[in-house]
Amino acid sequence: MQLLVKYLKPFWKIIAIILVAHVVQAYSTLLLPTYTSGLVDVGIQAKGFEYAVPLAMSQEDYQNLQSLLENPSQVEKAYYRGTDGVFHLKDQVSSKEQLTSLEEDLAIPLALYQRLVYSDQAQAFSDQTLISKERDALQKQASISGLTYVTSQGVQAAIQMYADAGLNPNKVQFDYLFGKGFLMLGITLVTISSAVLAFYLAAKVGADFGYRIRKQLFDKVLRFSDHEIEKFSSASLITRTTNDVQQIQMMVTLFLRIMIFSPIVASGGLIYLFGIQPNIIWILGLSIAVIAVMVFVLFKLTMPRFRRIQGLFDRVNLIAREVITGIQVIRTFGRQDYEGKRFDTANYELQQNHLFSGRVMSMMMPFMIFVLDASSILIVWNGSQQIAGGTMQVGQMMAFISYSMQILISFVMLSNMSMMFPRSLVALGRIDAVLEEPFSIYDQPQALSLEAKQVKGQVTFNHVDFTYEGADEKALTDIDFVAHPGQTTAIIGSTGSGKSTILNLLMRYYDVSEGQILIDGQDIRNLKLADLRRHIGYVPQKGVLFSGTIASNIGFGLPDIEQNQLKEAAEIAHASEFINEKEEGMQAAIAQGGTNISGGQKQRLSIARAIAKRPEIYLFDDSFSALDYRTDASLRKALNETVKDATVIIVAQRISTILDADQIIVLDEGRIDGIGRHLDLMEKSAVYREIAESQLSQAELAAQAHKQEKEV
Ligand SMILES: Nc1ncnc2c1ncn2[C@@H]1O[C@H](COP(=O)(O)OP(=O)(O)OP(=O)(O)O)[C@@H](O)[C@H]1O
Repeated sequence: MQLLVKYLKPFWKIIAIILVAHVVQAYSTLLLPTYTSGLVDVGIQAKGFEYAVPLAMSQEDYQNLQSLLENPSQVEKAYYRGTDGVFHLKDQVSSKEQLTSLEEDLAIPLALYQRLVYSDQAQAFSDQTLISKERDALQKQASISGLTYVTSQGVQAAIQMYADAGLNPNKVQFDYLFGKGFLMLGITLVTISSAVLAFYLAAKVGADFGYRIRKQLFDKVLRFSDHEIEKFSSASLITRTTNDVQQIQMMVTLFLRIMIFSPIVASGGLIYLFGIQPNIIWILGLSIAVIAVMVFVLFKLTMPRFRRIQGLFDRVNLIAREVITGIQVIRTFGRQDYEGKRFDTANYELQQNHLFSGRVMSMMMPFMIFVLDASSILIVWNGSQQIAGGTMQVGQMMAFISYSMQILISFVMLSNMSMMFPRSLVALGRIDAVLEEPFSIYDQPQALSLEAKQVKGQVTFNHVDFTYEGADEKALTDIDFVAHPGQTTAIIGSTGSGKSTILNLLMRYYDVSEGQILIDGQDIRNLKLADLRRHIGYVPQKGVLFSGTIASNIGFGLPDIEQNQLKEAAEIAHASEFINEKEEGMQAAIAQGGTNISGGQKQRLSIARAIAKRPEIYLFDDSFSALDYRTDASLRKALNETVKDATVIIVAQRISTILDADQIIVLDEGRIDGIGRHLDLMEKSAVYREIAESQLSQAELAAQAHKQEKEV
């Protein structure tokens, strides 16, 4: 919950408006049952006469009524005799308080009047014995079951008197129904408008929230080093950015619609219910208890399954991703059936879990409807007894049912939400873990800028040790060398000897565990990351291209690059030939991941991309492996001519690529086995000798020896 508050904080202003809209909506929604009750009890049953107060009386009725009053002065004050001889209620007697007070005085006399008018005796109004007998009966009734019955009798008398005065009670009824109906229409409009406003704003907050979190996640992941990416795994980062965010977005919208509205309506409805009839509220309590038990049982049954679904969803995603990216290899090795089964197992398990929770949840709705209907029946059963006893009216019972339903439905909604809520909070927790993850590689507060003009590009590894997070052994031990500008430094060694790790450390994808890496004498941890990387042209082992054009890939990250610079880079990287063969040339499309060109072409474009940057340091991680020998040699020759002053570090498996390097570093299980030129190493390093002899013929070795001896 704290997490939700943390992430919803920026939206507090809109949420405050939603809250107000919900209060207005709840208030107006709750007004309607009371008005409906009024329509039935007053508009229909009492012909629009709201109080047991005559609106007009003939002279005879006036006198008869006065004869029944203990204190006639109040009536005298409230009525005046009109020119038509009829006694009218004064216009000033119009407030609710005045009318209620008058009704309290008149209810019993009017009910008495009603009984006497319908008695068989002609002189009933002067028969004091009859009057006191009937008065006693009415007072007894009022003391037992309240004034409801007496008042309704009084209202009937008031209607009768109005008709006796020669006026039309139907007009009063019409005016009442029309007035209240109009008012109810207005209230409904207010309800609808506030509901629309609240729904719209809730959807807006949901969408903005989703956008914001997705953006924050994306920005964060962009700054992650390999360490953090490996920690979460790229599949999980994708699920968190898409699926998890989607789930939270939905939850936020529902939360703002239901979790705020339902409690307001439920508590408001309860207040109304107490106002109508507190002694049958136990029915509501009973229904809520039954629903709570049911929700608790469902929660216990489905929650473990929901948690499992989350994990299975990740698994299905992972297998799908793996299969789609490796589809060619899967086909080549005829593993379609195996992979199909693997996917099917995870998918089937996901389906079974969905089915189970679906079945359990599908029982919920009929059960809830049963509880709602059963409570309505209980209310009607109890209410009808109260109506018969004169303590309740039909409209009041209808209002009671409406309020009870509103409260119960709110409760059902809240229960549903409370089942969804923990699942979404798990997703929010997963998102928060990414957003709160500290960066392992970041700019120091006093990080130095690397001004382009000052950079020479001397790279120094100063007794560097490095261990990958979670690994038992060091990947590099005591790596110590200097790569000078204007020279080519080659790194060679068997698979897994740590060649790529050296380049990764120089790019600061990871930080060294011991020792230092320096550029022009500055520890790279003290330099601004962006500056450091701007001065390095890195060609990774696997040529990575992005969807777009050849031009956009070569000029990647260089918005101001000119057409001739692109062409020059392509020329040096020996990519021009295949580019020119394409109809659109530089503008030819590159598919996502560069799948529409060959491996060698991909490598050439990656090399061109590094050259276009014109950096001071070039890092080639086995970047010439997909080129044929001739292209490899001629590309390196062109490169040497162009990047004369740059520091070039080449990682290679192929010894022919590095024979002419100014210095060769031989790596063996993360340690330097030897540093020197080809000829030195043939003498000094057994590892090097073994590699050289396994790749080159004796004649080639002799020719190289002859060439280098001549150079010396
Ligand atoms: N992200 C990683 N986490 C843990 N260990 C790693 C990681 N990357 C590489 N290693 C381990 O570090 C060692 C050096 O790996 P590195 O990729 O630098 O070797 P390499 O010489 O470049 O190999 P290759 O020539 O096959 O590319 C290997 O033992 C490898 O298993």
